[in-house]
Amino acid sequence: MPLSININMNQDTIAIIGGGNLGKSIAQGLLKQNYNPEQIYVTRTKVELLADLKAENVQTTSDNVLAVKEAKILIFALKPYRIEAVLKQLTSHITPDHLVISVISDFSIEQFTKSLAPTIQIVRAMPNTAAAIGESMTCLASKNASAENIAKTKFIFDALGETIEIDESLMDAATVLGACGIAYALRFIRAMIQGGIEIGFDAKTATKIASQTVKGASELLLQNGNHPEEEIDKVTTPKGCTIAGLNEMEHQGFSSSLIKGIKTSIETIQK
Ligand SMILES: NC(=O)C1=CN([C@@H]2O[C@H](COP(=O)(O)OP(=O)(O)OC[C@H]3O[C@@H](n4cnc5c(N)ncnc54)[C@H](O)[C@@H]3O)[C@@H](O)[C@H]2O)C=CC1
Ligand SMILES: O=C(O)[C@@H]1CCC=N1
Repeated sequence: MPLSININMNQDTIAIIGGGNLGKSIAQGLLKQNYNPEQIYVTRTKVELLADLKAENVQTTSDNVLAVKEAKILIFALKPYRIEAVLKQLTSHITPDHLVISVISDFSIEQFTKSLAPTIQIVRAMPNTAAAIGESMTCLASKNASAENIAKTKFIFDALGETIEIDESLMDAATVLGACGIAYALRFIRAMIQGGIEIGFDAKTATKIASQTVKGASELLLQNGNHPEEEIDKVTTPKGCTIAGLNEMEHQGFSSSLIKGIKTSIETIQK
Protein backbone atom coordinates (compact mmCIF):
# COMPACT_ATOMS: atom_id res chain seq x y z
CA MET A 1 0.00 0.00 0.00
CA PRO A 2 1.49 3.40 -0.91
CA LEU A 3 2.42 5.61 2.03
CA SER A 4 0.11 8.52 2.55
CA ILE A 5 2.42 11.47 2.69
CA ASN A 6 1.36 13.97 5.25
CA ILE A 7 2.93 16.96 3.59
CA ASN A 8 1.28 19.90 2.00
CA MET A 9 3.54 21.77 -0.39
CA ASN A 10 1.96 25.03 0.69
CA GLN A 11 1.34 24.51 4.39
CA ASP A 12 4.46 23.01 5.90
CA THR A 13 6.94 25.81 6.40
CA ILE A 14 10.46 24.93 5.28
CA ALA A 15 13.54 26.53 6.85
CA ILE A 16 16.78 26.37 4.90
CA ILE A 17 19.57 26.95 7.39
CA GLY A 18 22.48 28.32 5.37
CA GLY A 19 21.38 30.20 2.27
CA GLY A 20 24.56 29.83 0.23
CA ASN A 21 25.02 28.28 -3.20
CA LEU A 22 23.07 25.08 -2.50
CA GLY A 23 20.57 26.50 0.02
CA LYS A 24 19.60 29.24 -2.43
CA SER A 25 19.33 26.73 -5.29
CA ILE A 26 16.87 24.69 -3.20
CA ALA A 27 14.83 27.81 -2.35
CA GLN A 28 14.77 28.83 -6.02
CA GLY A 29 13.64 25.33 -7.00
CA LEU A 30 10.82 25.43 -4.44
CA LEU A 31 9.69 28.81 -5.78
CA LYS A 32 9.73 27.41 -9.29
CA GLN A 33 7.36 24.68 -8.04
CA ASN A 34 5.04 27.44 -6.78
CA TYR A 35 5.83 26.80 -3.13
CA ASN A 36 4.36 29.71 -1.19
CA PRO A 37 7.39 32.03 -0.62
CA GLU A 38 6.02 33.07 2.76
CA GLN A 39 6.31 29.42 3.84
CA ILE A 40 10.05 29.38 3.07
CA TYR A 41 12.62 30.70 5.56
CA VAL A 42 16.22 31.04 4.43
CA THR A 43 18.91 31.98 6.93
CA ARG A 44 22.35 33.42 6.37
CA THR A 45 24.72 35.38 8.55
CA LYS A 46 24.92 38.20 5.99
CA VAL A 47 21.18 38.35 5.35
CA GLU A 48 21.57 41.19 2.85
CA LEU A 49 23.04 38.62 0.43
CA LEU A 50 19.57 37.02 0.28
CA ALA A 51 17.99 40.17 -1.20
CA ASP A 52 17.06 38.34 -4.41
CA LEU A 53 14.99 35.80 -2.43
CA LYS A 54 13.54 38.53 -0.21
CA ALA A 55 12.35 40.33 -3.36
CA GLU A 56 10.33 37.17 -4.10
CA ASN A 57 8.73 37.33 -0.62
CA VAL A 58 10.83 34.54 0.87
CA GLN A 59 11.37 35.03 4.62
CA THR A 60 15.05 35.83 4.94
CA THR A 61 16.73 36.17 8.32
CA SER A 62 19.99 35.67 10.18
CA ASP A 63 18.02 34.28 13.14
CA ASN A 64 18.27 30.48 12.95
CA VAL A 65 16.21 30.01 16.14
CA LEU A 66 13.32 31.98 14.67
CA ALA A 67 13.43 29.95 11.45
CA VAL A 68 13.48 26.65 13.35
CA LYS A 69 10.54 27.74 15.54
CA GLU A 70 8.48 28.79 12.51
CA ALA A 71 9.18 25.75 10.34
CA LYS A 72 8.18 22.11 10.33
CA ILE A 73 10.82 21.01 7.81
CA LEU A 74 14.47 21.96 8.40
CA ILE A 75 17.06 21.70 5.64
CA PHE A 76 20.61 22.21 6.89
CA ALA A 77 22.81 23.53 4.06
CA LEU A 78 25.84 24.77 5.97
CA LYS A 79 29.50 23.99 5.40
CA PRO A 80 30.48 20.93 7.50
CA TYR A 81 32.80 22.96 9.77
CA ARG A 82 29.92 25.25 10.79
CA ILE A 83 27.24 22.71 11.61
CA GLU A 84 28.26 21.70 15.14
CA ALA A 85 28.26 25.28 16.45
CA VAL A 86 24.90 25.98 14.81
CA LEU A 87 23.34 22.77 16.16
CA LYS A 88 24.52 23.71 19.66
CA GLN A 89 22.56 26.93 19.34
CA LEU A 90 19.47 25.08 18.05
CA THR A 91 19.37 21.82 20.05
CA SER A 92 16.67 22.89 22.49
CA HIS A 93 14.45 24.17 19.65
CA ILE A 94 14.53 21.11 17.38
CA THR A 95 11.75 18.70 18.32
CA PRO A 96 10.62 15.26 17.06
CA ASP A 97 7.86 17.12 15.17
CA HIS A 98 10.48 18.57 12.84
CA LEU A 99 11.57 16.76 9.72
CA VAL A 100 15.34 17.31 9.80
CA ILE A 101 17.18 17.03 6.48
CA SER A 102 20.92 17.52 6.03
CA VAL A 103 22.44 18.23 2.63
CA ILE A 104 25.86 18.68 4.21
CA SER A 105 28.58 16.62 2.59
CA ASP A 106 31.13 14.81 4.72
CA PHE A 107 28.98 14.97 7.87
CA SER A 108 27.40 11.65 8.77
CA ILE A 109 23.98 10.94 10.24
CA GLU A 110 25.79 9.65 13.33
CA GLN A 111 27.73 12.92 13.74
CA PHE A 112 24.50 14.87 13.23
CA THR A 113 22.55 12.74 15.71
CA LYS A 114 25.20 13.20 18.41
CA SER A 115 24.47 16.93 18.51
CA LEU A 116 20.70 16.48 18.92
CA ALA A 117 18.25 14.72 21.23
CA PRO A 118 18.15 10.95 20.48
CA THR A 119 14.50 11.18 19.44
CA ILE A 120 15.30 13.43 16.46
CA GLN A 121 15.36 11.68 13.09
CA ILE A 122 17.72 12.78 10.34
CA VAL A 123 17.47 12.22 6.61
CA ARG A 124 20.60 12.92 4.56
CA ALA A 125 20.11 14.25 1.06
CA MET A 126 22.73 14.96 -1.58
CA PRO A 127 21.19 17.18 -4.25
CA ASN A 128 23.01 19.45 -6.69
CA THR A 129 22.66 23.07 -7.77
CA ALA A 130 20.34 22.11 -10.66
CA ALA A 131 17.67 21.95 -7.92
CA ALA A 132 17.22 25.63 -8.80
CA ILE A 133 15.62 24.63 -12.11
CA GLY A 134 13.97 21.36 -11.01
CA GLU A 135 16.73 19.19 -12.50
CA SER A 136 18.65 18.00 -9.45
CA MET A 137 19.87 14.44 -9.03
CA THR A 138 19.34 13.83 -5.33
CA CYS A 139 20.55 10.78 -3.41
CA LEU A 140 18.84 10.09 -0.06
CA ALA A 141 20.07 8.06 2.89
CA SER A 142 18.78 7.47 6.39
CA LYS A 143 19.39 5.35 9.46
CA ASN A 144 16.94 6.17 12.19
CA ALA A 145 14.29 7.96 10.11
CA SER A 146 10.74 6.66 9.82
CA ALA A 147 9.38 5.54 6.45
CA GLU A 148 7.09 8.57 6.61
CA ASN A 149 9.96 11.02 7.05
CA ILE A 150 11.92 9.40 4.23
CA ALA A 151 8.84 9.59 2.01
CA LYS A 152 8.34 13.26 2.90
CA THR A 153 11.96 14.04 2.05
CA LYS A 154 11.62 12.19 -1.23
CA PHE A 155 8.46 14.14 -1.99
CA ILE A 156 10.31 17.44 -1.53
CA PHE A 157 13.32 16.45 -3.64
CA ASP A 158 11.16 14.79 -6.30
CA ALA A 159 9.77 18.28 -6.86
CA LEU A 160 13.33 19.51 -7.46
CA GLY A 161 14.39 16.77 -9.90
CA GLU A 162 15.07 13.04 -9.62
CA THR A 163 15.72 11.13 -6.40
CA ILE A 164 17.12 7.73 -5.50
CA GLU A 165 17.68 6.09 -2.13
CA ILE A 166 21.18 4.81 -1.36
CA ASP A 167 23.05 3.37 1.60
CA GLU A 168 24.77 6.07 3.66
CA SER A 169 28.14 4.41 2.96
CA LEU A 170 27.76 5.69 -0.62
CA MET A 171 27.09 9.32 0.34
CA ASP A 172 30.65 10.47 -0.44
CA ALA A 173 30.39 8.79 -3.83
CA ALA A 174 27.01 10.50 -4.38
CA THR A 175 28.59 13.83 -3.44
CA VAL A 176 31.26 13.36 -6.09
CA LEU A 177 29.23 11.86 -8.93
CA GLY A 178 26.03 13.87 -8.43
CA ALA A 179 27.02 17.15 -6.79
CA CYS A 180 30.60 17.72 -8.00
CA GLY A 181 29.39 16.16 -11.27
CA ILE A 182 27.69 19.44 -12.19
CA ALA A 183 31.12 21.09 -12.28
CA TYR A 184 32.72 18.25 -14.26
CA ALA A 185 29.93 18.39 -16.87
CA LEU A 186 30.18 22.16 -17.13
CA ARG A 187 33.95 21.98 -17.61
CA PHE A 188 33.31 19.47 -20.41
CA ILE A 189 30.85 21.88 -22.01
CA ARG A 190 33.31 24.75 -21.60
CA ALA A 191 35.97 22.74 -23.43
CA MET A 192 33.46 22.02 -26.23
CA ILE A 193 32.77 25.74 -26.47
CA GLN A 194 36.48 26.55 -26.65
CA GLY A 195 36.91 23.96 -29.42
CA GLY A 196 33.78 25.27 -31.15
CA ILE A 197 35.19 28.79 -31.23
CA GLU A 198 38.47 27.53 -32.64
CA ILE A 199 36.62 25.88 -35.54
CA GLY A 200 34.62 28.98 -36.39
CA PHE A 201 31.64 29.72 -34.12
CA ASP A 202 31.25 32.84 -32.03
CA ALA A 203 31.08 32.15 -28.28
CA LYS A 204 27.30 32.56 -28.02
CA THR A 205 26.56 30.18 -30.88
CA ALA A 206 29.14 27.64 -29.66
CA THR A 207 27.58 27.76 -26.16
CA LYS A 208 24.10 27.13 -27.58
CA ILE A 209 25.26 24.23 -29.77
CA ALA A 210 27.39 22.62 -27.04
CA SER A 211 24.77 22.96 -24.27
CA GLN A 212 21.86 21.63 -26.33
CA THR A 213 24.01 18.80 -27.71
CA VAL A 214 25.01 17.70 -24.20
CA LYS A 215 21.37 17.94 -23.09
CA GLY A 216 20.33 15.80 -26.07
CA ALA A 217 23.03 13.22 -25.32
CA SER A 218 21.86 12.95 -21.68
CA GLU A 219 18.24 12.65 -22.74
CA LEU A 220 19.12 9.80 -25.14
CA LEU A 221 20.34 7.83 -22.12
CA LEU A 222 17.60 8.94 -19.73
CA GLN A 223 14.73 8.39 -22.15
CA ASN A 224 15.98 5.29 -24.00
CA GLY A 225 17.87 3.62 -21.16
CA ASN A 226 20.67 2.69 -23.58
CA HIS A 227 24.34 2.24 -22.82
CA PRO A 228 26.33 5.31 -24.01
CA GLU A 229 28.37 3.19 -26.44
CA GLU A 230 25.16 2.10 -28.19
CA GLU A 231 24.39 5.73 -28.98
CA ILE A 232 28.05 6.46 -29.84
CA ASP A 233 27.95 3.64 -32.44
CA LYS A 234 25.15 5.52 -34.22
CA VAL A 235 27.40 8.60 -34.61
CA THR A 236 30.67 6.95 -35.61
CA THR A 237 30.91 6.30 -39.36
CA PRO A 238 33.81 3.96 -40.21
CA LYS A 239 36.86 6.07 -41.10
CA GLY A 240 34.75 9.10 -40.18
CA CYS A 241 35.50 12.31 -38.30
CA THR A 242 33.74 11.32 -35.02
CA ILE A 243 35.80 8.21 -34.36
CA ALA A 244 38.99 10.03 -35.39
CA GLY A 245 38.26 12.79 -32.88
CA LEU A 246 37.14 10.39 -30.14
CA ASN A 247 40.25 8.23 -30.48
CA GLU A 248 42.50 11.27 -30.36
CA MET A 249 40.69 12.39 -27.16
CA GLU A 250 41.28 8.94 -25.63
CA HIS A 251 44.98 8.99 -26.71
CA GLN A 252 45.20 12.26 -24.77
CA GLY A 253 43.69 10.58 -21.70
CA PHE A 254 40.09 11.83 -21.84
CA SER A 255 38.25 9.01 -19.98
CA SER A 256 41.27 8.33 -17.80
CA SER A 257 41.51 11.95 -16.64
CA LEU A 258 37.82 12.00 -15.73
CA ILE A 259 38.06 8.77 -13.77
CA LYS A 260 41.21 9.98 -12.00
CA GLY A 261 39.52 13.29 -11.20
CA ILE A 262 36.52 11.51 -9.69
CA LYS A 263 38.84 9.37 -7.56
CA THR A 264 40.80 12.43 -6.45
CA SER A 265 37.57 14.17 -5.46
CA ILE A 266 36.45 11.29 -3.23
CA GLU A 267 39.94 10.94 -1.74
CA THR A 268 39.76 14.64 -0.85
CA ILE A 269 36.52 14.08 1.06
CA GLN A 270 37.74 10.92 2.76
CA LYS A 271 41.24 11.99 3.85
N1 LIG B 1 27.35 23.79 -3.63
C1 LIG B 1 27.00 22.56 -4.05
O1 LIG B 1 26.91 22.28 -5.26
C2 LIG B 1 26.66 21.49 -3.06
C3 LIG B 1 26.92 21.65 -1.71
N2 LIG B 1 26.63 20.65 -0.84
C4 LIG B 1 26.88 20.83 0.59
O2 LIG B 1 25.99 21.83 1.05
C5 LIG B 1 26.61 22.60 2.08
C6 LIG B 1 26.60 24.07 1.69
O3 LIG B 1 27.40 24.23 0.53
P1 LIG B 1 27.39 25.58 -0.29
O4 LIG B 1 26.00 26.08 -0.45
O5 LIG B 1 28.21 25.34 -1.49
O6 LIG B 1 28.20 26.52 0.72
P2 LIG B 1 28.04 28.08 0.92
O7 LIG B 1 29.23 28.52 1.69
O8 LIG B 1 27.75 28.73 -0.38
O9 LIG B 1 26.72 28.16 1.83
C7 LIG B 1 26.70 28.06 3.21
C8 LIG B 1 25.99 29.29 3.74
O10 LIG B 1 25.82 29.18 5.14
C9 LIG B 1 25.92 30.49 5.65
N3 LIG B 1 26.17 30.43 7.09
C10 LIG B 1 27.36 30.30 7.73
N4 LIG B 1 27.16 30.29 9.06
C11 LIG B 1 25.82 30.40 9.25
C12 LIG B 1 25.00 30.45 10.40
N5 LIG B 1 25.50 30.39 11.62
N6 LIG B 1 23.68 30.55 10.22
C13 LIG B 1 23.14 30.61 8.98
N7 LIG B 1 23.87 30.59 7.84
C14 LIG B 1 25.20 30.50 7.99
C15 LIG B 1 27.06 31.11 4.87
O11 LIG B 1 27.00 32.52 4.95
C16 LIG B 1 26.78 30.58 3.48
O12 LIG B 1 25.96 31.48 2.76
C17 LIG B 1 28.03 22.05 2.23
O13 LIG B 1 28.05 21.17 3.31
C18 LIG B 1 28.27 21.34 0.92
O14 LIG B 1 29.17 20.30 1.04
C19 LIG B 1 26.04 19.47 -1.24
C20 LIG B 1 25.76 19.27 -2.55
C21 LIG B 1 26.05 20.25 -3.57
O1 LIG C 1 33.15 20.85 -3.27
C1 LIG C 1 32.42 20.97 -2.29
O2 LIG C 1 32.86 21.26 -1.18
C2 LIG C 1 30.95 20.72 -2.38
C3 LIG C 1 30.56 19.30 -2.11
C4 LIG C 1 29.56 18.98 -3.14
C5 LIG C 1 29.65 20.02 -4.09
N1 LIG C 1 30.42 20.96 -3.69
